[in-house]
Amino acid sequence: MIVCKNLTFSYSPTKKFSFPDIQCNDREALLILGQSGTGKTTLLHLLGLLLTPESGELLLNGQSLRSLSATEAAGVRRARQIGIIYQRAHFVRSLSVLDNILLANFLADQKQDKARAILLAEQLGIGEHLAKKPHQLSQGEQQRVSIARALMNNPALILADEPTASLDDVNCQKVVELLKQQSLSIGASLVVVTHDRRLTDAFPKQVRL
Ligand SMILES: Nc1ncnc2c1ncn2[C@@H]1O[C@H](COP(=O)(O)OP(=O)(O)OP(=O)(O)O)[C@@H](O)[C@H]1O
Repeated sequence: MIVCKNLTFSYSPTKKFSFPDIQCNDREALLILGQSGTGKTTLLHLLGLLLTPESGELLLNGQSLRSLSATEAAGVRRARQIGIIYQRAHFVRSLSVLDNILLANFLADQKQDKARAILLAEQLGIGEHLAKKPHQLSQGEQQRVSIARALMNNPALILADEPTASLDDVNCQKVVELLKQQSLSIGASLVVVTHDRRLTDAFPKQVRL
């Protein structure tokens, strides 16, 4: 379960954000909606410990994450607690799609679970691309690779930044179902930020920035 209360953040004295309070239980999905520039990615990066809040409270499964050092924050992410699907996918260019997905295990000091990587890739409709390099895939296919990678370690919290932005309606539906189904089966909280209106019906619990 992720909870945040009275969270504020500033990029500069003139660029300040006060975010609404959020609670997302285990096996629950929360959609954060907002126009471009309203701070959706900023909020997601605060939840993912990539940015440090100026004030407020942030709790993951009861543990306060508010004032962790950079090393402690990296430790929480590495301990498989947070899986992040970034708005722009980042890959190691020289590695295959399969090895990029398996990198999630390696970075978390986990045994490489090739069977899970293949299963996730198949569920996401990218099974046939595993031997290719990421740059040989379309934007939408790359987005699905980053989703597979974020789910590899069964995180307690799945954070997804515009996960359907490059996807057609069919793949948009597939990705939404897979994210929801994965959060249910691994007991994770799922937080999705988007301005994709196709997602509003699929996520009854919503917060608007
Ligand atoms: N590193 C930064 N330094 C200064 N300002 C920033 C930085 N990153 C983002 N901003 C500003 O903060 C605001 C919110 O950015 P953010 O990326 O969180 O918005 P968003 O709602 O995710 O937008 P989009 O839907 O376009 O991705 C924007 O006005 C942006 O210019």
